[in-house]
Amino acid sequence: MKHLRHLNKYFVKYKWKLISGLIITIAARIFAIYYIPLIGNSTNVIEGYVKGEITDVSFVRSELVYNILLIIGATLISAFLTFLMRQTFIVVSRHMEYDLKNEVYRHYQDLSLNFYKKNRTGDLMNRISDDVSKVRMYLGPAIMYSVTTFTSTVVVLIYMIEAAPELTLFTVIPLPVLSFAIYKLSVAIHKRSTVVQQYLSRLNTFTQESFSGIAVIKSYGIEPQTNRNFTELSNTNRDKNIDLVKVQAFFFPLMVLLIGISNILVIYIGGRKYLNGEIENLGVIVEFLLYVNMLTWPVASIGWVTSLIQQAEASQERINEFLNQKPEIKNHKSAPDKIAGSIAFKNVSFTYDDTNITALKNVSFEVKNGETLAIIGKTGAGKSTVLELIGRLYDVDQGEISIDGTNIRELNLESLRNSIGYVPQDAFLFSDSIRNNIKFGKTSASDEEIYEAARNASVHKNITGFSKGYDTVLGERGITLSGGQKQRVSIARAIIHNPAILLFDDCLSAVDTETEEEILNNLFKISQNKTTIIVSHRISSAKNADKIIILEDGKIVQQGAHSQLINQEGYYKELYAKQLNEKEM
Ligand SMILES: Nc1ncnc2c1ncn2[C@@H]1O[C@H](COP(=O)(O)OP(=O)(O)OP(=O)(O)O)[C@@H](O)[C@H]1O
Repeated sequence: MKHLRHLNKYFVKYKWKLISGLIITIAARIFAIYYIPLIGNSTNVIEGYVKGEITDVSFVRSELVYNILLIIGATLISAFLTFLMRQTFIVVSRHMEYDLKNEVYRHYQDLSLNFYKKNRTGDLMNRISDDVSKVRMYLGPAIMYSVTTFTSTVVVLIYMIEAAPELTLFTVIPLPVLSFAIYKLSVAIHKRSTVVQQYLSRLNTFTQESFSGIAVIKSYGIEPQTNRNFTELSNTNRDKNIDLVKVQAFFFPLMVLLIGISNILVIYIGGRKYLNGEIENLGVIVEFLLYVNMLTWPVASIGWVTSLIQQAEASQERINEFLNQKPEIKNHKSAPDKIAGSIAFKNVSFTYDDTNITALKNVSFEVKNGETLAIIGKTGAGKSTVLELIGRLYDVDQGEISIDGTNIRELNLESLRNSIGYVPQDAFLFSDSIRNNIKFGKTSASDEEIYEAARNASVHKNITGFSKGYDTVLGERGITLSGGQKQRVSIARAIIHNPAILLFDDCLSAVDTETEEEILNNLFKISQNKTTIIVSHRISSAKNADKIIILEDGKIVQQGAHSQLINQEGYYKELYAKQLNEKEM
């Protein structure tokens, strides 16, 4: 139970609701059991009349009517209280589930990129959905049934012992066996349903991927192969489900069998005692039959609840594993900073944890406020890494990055990130309207600001060309837009909040050279007093920069202005010649 201790704070938070649930449950169980002695009493009255001990038929009638009215009253009250009990426990568990989900989600948001690299998205999703649902079964049903079981058992046993102590002993003997058997069965069911769950999630991943990659599947004509793979996966899935159903099928027969044994014991032992005169009235046997049946479900639920708690413990352990991870990127300063934007790298080296690839080796450069720097280099040279390090998506291993002369680790993290407009290489757009995707960069932006940003990113005309304009909703990953349009919407998103630093990671690669020229001209205008870093594979994006650096295998191999670099032997000159040729062709 040590992992479930994490949830105690929620029990404290909702303590009054839980305490009222407890009182309601106890009352509900007392009223639920109340009818049994009344049935016993009614049987005794009839028995007395049959035996001739009671001769007044109107007394029998009035006694029965009185009992029936009490039974109806008690049952109605018990039903109402049971309704309130569920309303309290289950509703509280839903609140706790909501709180826990929010806690996990907020924690996920605080964790650094490295965490997301090390863990699969499916795993993150499972912990926040499946695992939290399993924990809710402990917070709600498990606690509710434990209280019900405890109350019912105590009340029923008190009644039973009062009526016939010895008979009580014999009739409750099979109940612990029932509880243990149900526990074993629940564990077996859980094991198999975990396997079913795993296969189901494989099937879901496969189906989802084949829909997302349908264009590749169709163009390679591999539909028959995909169909075969799907059939194979679904066959295994079906077999695992059948395995599960086989075990589940034992559940009710087992309960019926053990209730049957208890009933036989009541009739056999109770009957003998009645015949021997040890039990005075037939009503006791009738009461016992009802008591035993009433005890069966609570006793069976002990086994079920135990297995629920075990599952919740395992799930909470998985959730805690993530909750205990500390964000690697820490904010060391609470007061906000005003950032002008001069950036300096001093002997910066950086190795990615997961791949152990040293992406940057002893890199030093400076870009002053208002200047533009272009970074050129072959693929994998470390260009994107430079941009990621400026925004502290990762912290450097060696050396120092400073902005306005202060090490970026000493700057307020929020101020640092707010002062950057970053356009990543793989522009990601949310499944929302274009307007909201751009507004993401500045939630308070007016329509005019949105249009202005889109104009500067040369995408306004495209957007107004859509029938729903800025309200066009983008599909998953913005599939309704072309690659170049996506890039430009994400440029608009980056520039809308007028940041001091603009970082563009190869974000003009999917636009034609004319549009590239247009965007660069606009950017030149809006970035007069901003620091801009443009990562590119094209000379056209770099040539107007104040400074250009060439990265090769994580090291700066050349730097200077366009006019200098085209006259120096090296990658830049070669690329320039090649791209000039392409243009002429
Ligand atoms: N998140 C990551 N985890 C592990 N290794 C990474 C990660 N990102 C990049 N790398 C590795 O670091 C090296 C530099 O990558 P980077 O993305 O900075 O190169 P790049 O110059 O931007 O390349 P491209 O022009 O193809 O975008 C590469 O060898 C890459 O495999």
